[in-house]
Amino acid sequence: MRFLKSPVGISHEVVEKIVKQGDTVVDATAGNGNDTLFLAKLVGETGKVYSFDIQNVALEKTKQKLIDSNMLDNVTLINDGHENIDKYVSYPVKAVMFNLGYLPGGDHKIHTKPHTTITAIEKSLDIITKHGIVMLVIYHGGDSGFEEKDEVLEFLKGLDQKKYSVLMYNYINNINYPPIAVCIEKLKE
Ligand SMILES: C[S@@+](CC[C@H](N)C(=O)[O-])C[C@H]1O[C@@H](n2cnc3c(N)ncnc32)[C@H](O)[C@@H]1O
Repeated sequence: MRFLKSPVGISHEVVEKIVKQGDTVVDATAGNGNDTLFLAKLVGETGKVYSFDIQNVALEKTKQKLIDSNMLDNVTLINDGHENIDKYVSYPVKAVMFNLGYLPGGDHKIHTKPHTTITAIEKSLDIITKHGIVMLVIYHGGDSGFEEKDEVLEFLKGLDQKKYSVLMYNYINNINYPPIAVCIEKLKE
């Protein structure tokens, strides 16, 4: 078995270390529901998951995945952009996960965009607790995502190091535009 995980695997490993039963967490990009289900299991019956997507088809897939695992009860599915996260979710949140790009198996023209992603990250940083995290997996290969990757990384580089630690996980010898995982830890309230 390979020791180094995929960027999504790495994002799950990091989130697993931080999130406990009873926590409130957010999936900012529900998509096919894999991260929402992962988070619902981590926080358990006493916790709460808010899951956003602008596409109804994504939320329907996510809902079905949760029903199949009997995990729908503690999840609120929100058909709105994550840039409006502050309308639905408030402090204290332990972790916010973003899986950028388009819905796998869906319309490639509908994908996350730099401006709304950065707004959503800024708002997420306001509502997470001290030592809470924002976890990103940034897709930038094929037909989309290059501009978003560059703008998001530029924004992250500018975060005050006294307030946030930002760690990037990047496979530098892979020529096929592997996704990049980034973890932001909040150091101060
Ligand atoms: C790569 S997919 C997410 C995959 C998902 N995490 C999973 O486990 O299957 C990205 C999703 O982000 C959604 N999206 C795009 N812009 C958005 C926005 N502004 N707010 C919320 N979701 C958005 C897309 O509709 C798409 O379903």
